[in-house]
Amino acid sequence: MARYEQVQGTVALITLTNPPVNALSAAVRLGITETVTRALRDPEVKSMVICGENGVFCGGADIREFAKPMSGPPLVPMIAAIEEGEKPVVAAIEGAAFGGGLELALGCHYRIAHSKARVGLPEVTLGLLPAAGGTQRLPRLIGLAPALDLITTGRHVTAQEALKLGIVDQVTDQSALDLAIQFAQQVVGQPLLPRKLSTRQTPCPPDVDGLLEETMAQVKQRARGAMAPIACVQAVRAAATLPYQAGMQKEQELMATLFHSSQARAMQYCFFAQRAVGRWSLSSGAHSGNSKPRPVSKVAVIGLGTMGRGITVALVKAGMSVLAVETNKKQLEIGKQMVSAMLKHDAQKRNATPRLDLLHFTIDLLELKNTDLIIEAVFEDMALKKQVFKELSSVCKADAFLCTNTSGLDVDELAAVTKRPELVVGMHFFAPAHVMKLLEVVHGSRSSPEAVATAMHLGKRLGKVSVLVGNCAGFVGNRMLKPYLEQANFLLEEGATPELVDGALEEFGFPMGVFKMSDLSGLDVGWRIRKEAGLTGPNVDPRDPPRRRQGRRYSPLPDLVCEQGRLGQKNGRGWYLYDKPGGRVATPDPSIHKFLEEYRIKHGISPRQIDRQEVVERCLFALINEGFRSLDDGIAAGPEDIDMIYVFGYGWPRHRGGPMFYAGMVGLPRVLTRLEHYRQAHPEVPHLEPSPLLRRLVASGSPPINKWRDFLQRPHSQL
Ligand SMILES: C[C@H](O)[C@H](C)C(=O)SCCNC(=O)CCNC(=O)[C@H](O)C(C)(C)COP(=O)([O-])OP(=O)([O-])OC[C@H]1O[C@@H](n2cnc3c(N)ncnc32)[C@H](O)[C@@H]1OP(=O)([O-])[O-]
Repeated sequence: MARYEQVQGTVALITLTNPPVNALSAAVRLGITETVTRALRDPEVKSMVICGENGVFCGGADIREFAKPMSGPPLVPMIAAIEEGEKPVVAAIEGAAFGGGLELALGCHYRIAHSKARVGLPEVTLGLLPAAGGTQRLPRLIGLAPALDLITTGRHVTAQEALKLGIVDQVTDQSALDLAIQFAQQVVGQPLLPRKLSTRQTPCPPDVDGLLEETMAQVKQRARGAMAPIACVQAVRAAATLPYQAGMQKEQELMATLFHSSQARAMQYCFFAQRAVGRWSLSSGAHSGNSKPRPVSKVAVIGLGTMGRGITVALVKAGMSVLAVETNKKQLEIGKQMVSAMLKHDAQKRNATPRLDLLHFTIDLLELKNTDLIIEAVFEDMALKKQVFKELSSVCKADAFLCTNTSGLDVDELAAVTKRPELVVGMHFFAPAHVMKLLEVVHGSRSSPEAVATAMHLGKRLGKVSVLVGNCAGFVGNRMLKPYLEQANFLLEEGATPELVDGALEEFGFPMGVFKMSDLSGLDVGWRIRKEAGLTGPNVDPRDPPRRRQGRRYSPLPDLVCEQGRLGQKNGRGWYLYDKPGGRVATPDPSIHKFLEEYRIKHGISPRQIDRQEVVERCLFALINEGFRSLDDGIAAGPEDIDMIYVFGYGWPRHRGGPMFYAGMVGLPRVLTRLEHYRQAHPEVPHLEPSPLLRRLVASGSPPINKWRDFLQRPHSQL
């Protein structure tokens, strides 16, 4: 849909009308085609302006149409008609111009943007490439290198940067539309050919091949198996090496290799899943549509350890006033210096001023009396957290929300020591908390809809992807991670090496394999949790043999490694060797291999050949199976919630969609069969027993993922 008006006598104003983001659906493309034709034919019309309704220029092609057969006028000739026309066309960009939306603007002869507008070609984040001329026109407009950057990263660009790059001609704080209409009148009669980007040569550096090879190498490393970024480089290469039409041909050919790919489907699923998890609901019938968050202006963070510092920085970056609390002056001073340094470093990177004025430090809990919301981030010990919650419950104002950053302790147990259990929720951040996008908001059995709404909304204000989960040990993310970690240790026992396991998982697309990840987060963290759980150390049941705990198989390998003083990166020795304490480069450690051989001999285990497929199946199918259990017992609301938790919190490759989407891609019958196979081979490992939900779905013909909620024991939100 496109509205046609004639303004200022001679300017045809074409307005895209397809709320909320004026996506280029078939109807909008038809509307544009008809209105442009009309304007070109109307002798009274001397120039045109294209804009979008509701302060948004255009969010690009309509992603919802990708799964349907193509209908309506195609984009490429529609945009070519605008560029080739003999009347100047000005794009008035307000809000967003992304993907096909920016490509439409690049087909126009001039671009005027509002100072708050953002532009970009994010197709690569959908597993695609800009296929309406973006890979050919953008390089011709701004040069090869900046075009490669924008197209292979898909990053959003502010109006100011777009002006500097030359994407837009003018930026205004006033109405971009009004300025565009004036401009359209002024440029009538000026030579149009030089404004037709398809006619230009691409400005290139002397060593074009060098730049393209270097970019391809960087992109391949970053891609971790994703196809689209590589196709983007190949398409932009054509803009430097081929005439326009041949380049467009190349663009279409490459797009054809991506459009129907499973990777594109996975990444588009993530696009909509990321938006779906924001629409939460509770079994009480409360949901994001009928539960209003309470305004929060003053926040406090209790504990300035690694997590507390990251959370404080995230809050200040979001412009919130923060009271940072520590137990003693020494700890407070250390926290103060580190938080201030983190804020200054971050501000420097963004060329901004650090908002240290928003930050206050204290050791006096009484200063919390006017705080709206408190986030507790003290050491992961239930007794200590209970003591803190008891104190907070007495010093804070009656309606203050008490939130805990625990990564898996019982939120209800904490709420029970307060006088306001309905105002207690979990806000589980991921390290580093000012960087990682995921926030697990944990709904306790007595948390009020208002507390949930406020925590979810605060997450959005911090730029997080907030996912609402139920209360159980490890919530969703860490609960599913447990069988994944256990399988990895079992594979070492049976003959694998840390490098083999990590290699298979990195080939799958994870930025880091499980053993490198453990070394990064510190082996002593898991060791302390296993000690508290009585799996190792003084509280072990003396009747339990070394490789059995609580009636099931257990691998003491990680404990034995810690007992050797191997704590990971922090002391330079873990499952790998590092050049120095805190070093980042992991090198295979022959003494770990020797230790594993001795361990197998000691326990009478004959090592066997293990291939990468078995690693992927055992680690990921065990994790997925626990995902199905989390769905069935009401801790995760839907597959999208699990997938967004893993994509934004655990490095699950976006081009694989997330654990549950991946299970659907592999085929639920195969996941079930393989789990049954491994269960048979390892009867002493209960978490390999296929989840009842998985069996129900397979028995019902493996319905598509958007139908899985219908098979949950309590379909309508079970939180
Ligand atoms: C040929 C061409 O080369 C190729 C092939 C392409 O062009 S491929 C397409 C490339 N374009 C993109 O990648 C941009 C995608 N969109 C965004 O980045 C953002 O939406 C936004 C523009 C920055 C606005 O953010 P927002 O925070 O204000 O709102 P929202 O919550 O995100 O979105 C509001 C609602 O609009 C829906 N929506 C947004 N963009 C859409 C799109 N392009 N198609 C269909 N629906 C879209 C979204 O699902 C949500 O729906 P619901 O959840 O309410 O039901």
